[in-house]
Amino acid sequence: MRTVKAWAAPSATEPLTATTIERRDVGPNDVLIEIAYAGICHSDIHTARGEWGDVPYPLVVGHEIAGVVAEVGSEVTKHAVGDRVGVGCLVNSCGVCDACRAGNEQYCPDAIGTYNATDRDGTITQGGYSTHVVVDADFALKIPEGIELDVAAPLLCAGITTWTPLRRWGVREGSKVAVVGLGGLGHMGVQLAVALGAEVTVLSQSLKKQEDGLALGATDYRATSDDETFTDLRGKFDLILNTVSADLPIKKYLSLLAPEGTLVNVGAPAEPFEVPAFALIGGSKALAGSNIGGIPGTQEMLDFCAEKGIGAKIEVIPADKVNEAWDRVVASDVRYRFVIDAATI
Ligand SMILES: NC(=O)c1ccc[n+]([C@@H]2O[C@H](COP(=O)([O-])OP(=O)(O)OC[C@H]3O[C@@H](n4cnc5c(N)ncnc54)[C@H](O)[C@@H]3O)[C@@H](O)[C@H]2O)c1
Ligand SMILES: [Zn+2]
Repeated sequence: MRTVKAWAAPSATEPLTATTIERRDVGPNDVLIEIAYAGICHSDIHTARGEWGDVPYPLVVGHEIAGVVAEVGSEVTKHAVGDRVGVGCLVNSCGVCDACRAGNEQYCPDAIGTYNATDRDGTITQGGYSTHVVVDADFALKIPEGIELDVAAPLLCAGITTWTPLRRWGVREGSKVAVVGLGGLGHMGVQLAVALGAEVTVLSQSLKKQEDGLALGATDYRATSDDETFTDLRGKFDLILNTVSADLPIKKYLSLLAPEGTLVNVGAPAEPFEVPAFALIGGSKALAGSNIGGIPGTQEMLDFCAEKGIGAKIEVIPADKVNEAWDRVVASDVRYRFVIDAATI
C-alpha cells in the first residue's frame, strides 16, 4: 500500500477537503500512474452530492485522468515507465463475458467504476482527484503524441461519452446533428460530430456562448428559450445528442427529429422524462440512451482526436479551487471543462 494525497467529499453537503488515501501495491497486471491532470465531470458532482443515490463517504471522485506511468507490474507489456496514459470511468471488468469480448466493457456485469465502486479486494474505488492511481494495465489508455495531457484528460469521459453515440448512429459526411447543451460533454460532441463531417447545430439555453459554438465548428446556434427555434428546426435532425444535466421538455426536442431520427440522452438528470407515445410514433422516432464507452472505442476516439487536432477547451485550476469550480459547473459557468492540476493536490 502507498499513501497518496487526494481531495475527498466528506459528505453530500460539505465541501471537498484535502486528505490522504491508500492505493494498492502494484500487482503483476497493474500500472501505477502519476496523475498530471484530472478533469471535473458533472457526474462527479451528481455522485458526491448523493443525487444518484447513497455514497460511501469519504469519497474521492474524478474519472478523467491523464498522467504518466511511474511503475509497471511484472507481467505488463502494454505500457512502460514514462508512457503518457489516461484512465476514464472504468478500472476493471471480467474480460471474458460477451460485452468484454466485444470491447463494451461498460456493459460487463462485473465492470468496476473508477470511483464509488467495490474493487476486487473489497475496497471502494477512489478516483482521480489525487496524485497517483493504480489500475489494471488494460484500463490505461495511450494518450497519443500531439495531445497535451491537460486537454486530453476530459476526453476520457466527455470525449468517449459523446463519441460512442456519434459512432453508433453512424454520423458521417452530411449528417444533420444537434447537440443540446454546450458544457463539457456538449463541446466535445460538437467538435467530434464536425470532424466526422456532420452539419452541427447547437441548442443552448441562450445565445451567450454562440461565438464559441460556431468557433468549435457548428454552423447554426439556437436558443431553446426562443420558441421560434422549435418551429424553424422542426423535423430537421438525424440525431440529437442531449448532454444536459437537468430535466428537459423532451417532447419538444423530439419534434426536431427527421422521420426515423434518434434523440440520444447522455445527460443524466435525476428527474424522469415525460414522453407521450405519439411524440415517437409519428415519425417512427427513437429515444435512446448511451453510457460512456468501451476501452477500444476510447482508444479509437483518442487517436481520432490526435489525428484531427481535437482537444477539450479547458480552464486549469489548482486543487484548492475545486469547490468553487464545482459551484461554477452547476451554475453553467464553465468554458468548457475545469481540469485540476494534480501537482497542486
Ligand atoms: N451517459 C454517460 O455516460 C455520461 C457520462 C458523463 C456525464 N454524463 C452526464 O451528462 C451530463 C452533462 O455532463 P457535463 O459534465 O457535460 O456537464 P456540464 O455541466 O459541463 O454541461 C451541462 C450543460 O447543460 C446545460 N444546461 C443545464 N441546464 C439546462 C437546461 N435546463 N436547459 C438547457 N441546457 C441546460 C448547461 O448550461 C451546460 O452547458 C451530466 O448529467 C452528467 O452526469 C453522462
Ligand atoms: Zn464523466
